[in-house]
Amino acid sequence: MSTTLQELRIAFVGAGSMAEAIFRGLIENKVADPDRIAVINRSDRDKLERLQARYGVQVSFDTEGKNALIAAADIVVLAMKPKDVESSFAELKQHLSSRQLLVSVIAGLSIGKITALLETDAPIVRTMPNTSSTIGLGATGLSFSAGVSAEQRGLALQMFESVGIATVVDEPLLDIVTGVSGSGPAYVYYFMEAMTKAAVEGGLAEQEARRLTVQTVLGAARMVELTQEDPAELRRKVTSPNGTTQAALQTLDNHQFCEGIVRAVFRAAERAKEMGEAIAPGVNQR
Ligand SMILES: NC(=O)C1=CN([C@@H]2O[C@H](COP(=O)(O)OP(=O)(O)OC[C@H]3O[C@@H](n4cnc5c(N)ncnc54)[C@H](O)[C@@H]3O)[C@@H](O)[C@H]2O)C=CC1
Ligand SMILES: O=C(O)[C@@H]1CCC=N1
Repeated sequence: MSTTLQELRIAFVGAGSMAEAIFRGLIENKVADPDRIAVINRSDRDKLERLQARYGVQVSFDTEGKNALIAAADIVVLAMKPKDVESSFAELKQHLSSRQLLVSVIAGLSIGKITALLETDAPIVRTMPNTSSTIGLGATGLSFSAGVSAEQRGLALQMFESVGIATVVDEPLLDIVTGVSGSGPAYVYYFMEAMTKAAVEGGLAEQEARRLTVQTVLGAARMVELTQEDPAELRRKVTSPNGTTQAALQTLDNHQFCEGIVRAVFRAAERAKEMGEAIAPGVNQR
């Protein structure tokens, strides 16, 4: 019988938004028990106390305790910011062993560089999740190092499928996944901010404006999902000849809406690559 996440100890190194989105999803969906989830950060004690009180996860406030939690884990999730990678990996590598499965959520950081910086033979899963994992609607891209066994692949997929959808891609494609679904929620929020702003400027109360905007975005996304129709076809169904929608879409085109989104996605992908390259630039990838 194969191992399930419930039987394993998972340590999150980095207690930020992305780590919380994942472990909250795992706990609320009952895929992992909070008493087997450890959350580690560098120094913010208040944050750890809040996370412990809210989710029942394991924390430690001293270095020895934190290192023990990392060493005891079967899966170690690397969830710090790219700028903290070099310093945290230098410390972390002393407490890891090759029996552990390493799961990185760090944008742009290649499997080769993780291997080199941690001087490890451990199997590595590089992922690009998003914060919608918090509510079980995440979208995650994953790539595996050569040493990841079939069972470990299954565990990594179980982890991210329990908080949304997951798709395995060739490692170079993780940058474009970052541009689409990693950063993507922010583009949608930005769009929603603009819709709400216009609604308020048009005279609606803030709360009403927000309610209409949320339902419109939710409804449109569900229409694409449930009807399986092409978004372009669904758009055509809203657009009466010479009507209001056509006038609005023409205005969006005048402001290069589509081109702006395409450029934004590619710029995010390019930025992921830049960020990865900026981490320990001299290191020889393995
Ligand atoms: N926020 C998002 O939407 C997404 C973030 N990511 C990736 O997730 C990673 C974390 O991002 P966020 O959660 O947004 O950042 P954040 O700033 O919210 O959290 C980073 C955490 O790392 C901790 N940390 C820093 N140095 C440490 C060390 N030496 N030892 C232990 N913990 C340490 C900090 O205390 C903090 O709790 C980044 O690498 C980012 O690229 C990936 C996908 C989406
Ligand atoms: O903005 C960032 O760098 C991270 C990676 C993907 C989403 N947030």
